[in-house]
Parts: sequence; structure tokens; C-alpha cells
Amino acid sequence: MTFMQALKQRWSDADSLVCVGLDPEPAKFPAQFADDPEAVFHFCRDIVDATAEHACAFKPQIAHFAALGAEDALARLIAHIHATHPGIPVILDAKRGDIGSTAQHYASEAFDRYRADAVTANPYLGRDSMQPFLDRADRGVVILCRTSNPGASDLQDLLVTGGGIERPLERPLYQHVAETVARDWNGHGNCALVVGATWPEQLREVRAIVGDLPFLVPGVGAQGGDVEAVVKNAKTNDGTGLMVSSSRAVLYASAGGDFAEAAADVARKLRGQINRYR
Ligand SMILES: O=c1ccn([C@@H]2O[C@H](COP(=O)(O)O)[C@@H](O)[C@H]2O)c(=O)[nH]1
Repeated sequence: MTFMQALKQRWSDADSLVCVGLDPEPAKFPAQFADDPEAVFHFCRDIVDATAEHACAFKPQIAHFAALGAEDALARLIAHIHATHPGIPVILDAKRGDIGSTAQHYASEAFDRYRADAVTANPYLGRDSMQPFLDRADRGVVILCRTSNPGASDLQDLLVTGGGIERPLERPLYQHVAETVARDWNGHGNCALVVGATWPEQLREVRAIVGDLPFLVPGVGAQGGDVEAVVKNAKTNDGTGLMVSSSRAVLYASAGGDFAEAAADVARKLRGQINRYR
């Protein structure tokens, strides 16, 4: 099954558009992990097992593991998700992008080393930098379009000219990225876009440009994005099309022994909140 097939199946099977982000920060772990040399793996595994029934996808953020020298924990965690929760796709949030010869290795890192079903990618270097990811037709390529952070407008809103000499068109760069991905880069039907929950107007604009292309939408929870506005502005006509991602609000819902139950509760409530507006 391809990433896109698995995602659509999971939207339906779990009746959920919730993506659970896995951003381990040992300083925030409950006390029971204090002396555990495998705390990163054990904490994330417990979160995965507690929230899986509410999740359409999991999104481990690679820097949170690499900064701790915990790449093995990341590999084990993804293997655990595949073995224990088959059918839930894993999106490796790595935001990769480089010249083609290096991008090959980034694609191999995500898909062969870590066995992720999809990876986030930064399109700044252009088509050839995305090609090694796009060529993996069974895997997803989730391309940054309008990111959730305050500085997103610094570059992504700059006006660019497109549309040709006959019909010149000025529009923000993120809209050009959206159209380029949907029209030119999605030959295998394996592309999705990152559009932040903190930008409801831009979500609406990008949805109008790209039809049914799935969106990974980070920025609800800790970053304060409005769930109702996200769903109303960005869902597709069939009430899907979204992976609404929350990391810290789920992972660190409680610092006590009930951390896994608290995480499950936040994920379940987020699913319910999203489903009210689908
Ligand atoms: O535009 C973007 C792209 C990626 N992210 C990542 O998503 C999570 C958000 O974490 P929260 O705790 O839910 O705020 C994190 O891994 C970011 O690196 C994003 O926030 N915005």
C-alpha cells in the first residue's frame, strides 16, 4: 500500500484527522523515566500505544532525536509503530532539501534507514532537489508551503511573477509553491503540503489552488491555532484532506504517572473537536 492509500484508509478506519507529533524532550518526561537509559524510546512508545486509536498518522521530528544522539530510538520507534499499529503511516519530519546527489541520501535515510512512509521536505532548492523523494512513488513527500511560525511571511509571502508573458501574475511565493507542487511535481500522486494552523486565511487560499492535495497542518495546541478555522477552511469536499498535527500539547499533557492517559485524552478530544466541523 502507498502512503496516500494508507492515509486515506486510516482517515476512514479511525475516523480521525489527528496526527500525533513525537518531539521528545527528556526534561519534560515524568519522573519514572529519570534513571531509564532508554527513556526516549520508552516514553515515545508509551505515547504511541496510548494515542494510536485516535491517530491518522504519527510524526516524529528528527532533530528531537538526533540532538540527543537517539537515532537508534527513532529507528526502533518507527519499527514499533509498523509492527504494533500497522496501517498508521509515519511521517518523518526532517524538512530535507539539498542538491540532487545529496538529496538521494536524504531520501534513503528517511525511507530505507528509518522506514518512514513519508518525509517533510523544503522546496527552496527547486525541482531537482525534490526529485529523489518524488521518485519514490509509494512514499509521501510533504512539502513546506506556508509554515506555522511567525517568520513564515519573511520569505513565503514575497510576491513572485508567474503566469507567462501573456498573462503575468503576481502572487505570494507560498501560492506559487502550492500550484507548482499540485500541477508539476505530483506526477506519482505522492505529494502533500505543510500549511500551518496559525494561518487560516492562507489555508483557505491554498486549498482553493490545489484541490484535494492532503495538508499536514502543524500549529494547533501549543502554537494556538484555531481548530474550527483550520477544518472549515482547509478540509476537502469529502471532509478529509488534513493531518492536523499536535506534539507538545499531547506529549506533555501531564508530567505525572498518568502521562499516557492524559495524552490519549488530549488526542481523543482533538479528534472530536475536528470531527465537529468536518
Ligand atoms: O510549519 C511547521 C512545520 C513543522 N512544524 C513542526 O511541528 C511540530 C509542532 O509542535 P507543537 O508542539 O504541536 O507546536 C514541531 O515538531 C515542529 O517542528 C511546525 O511547528 N510548523
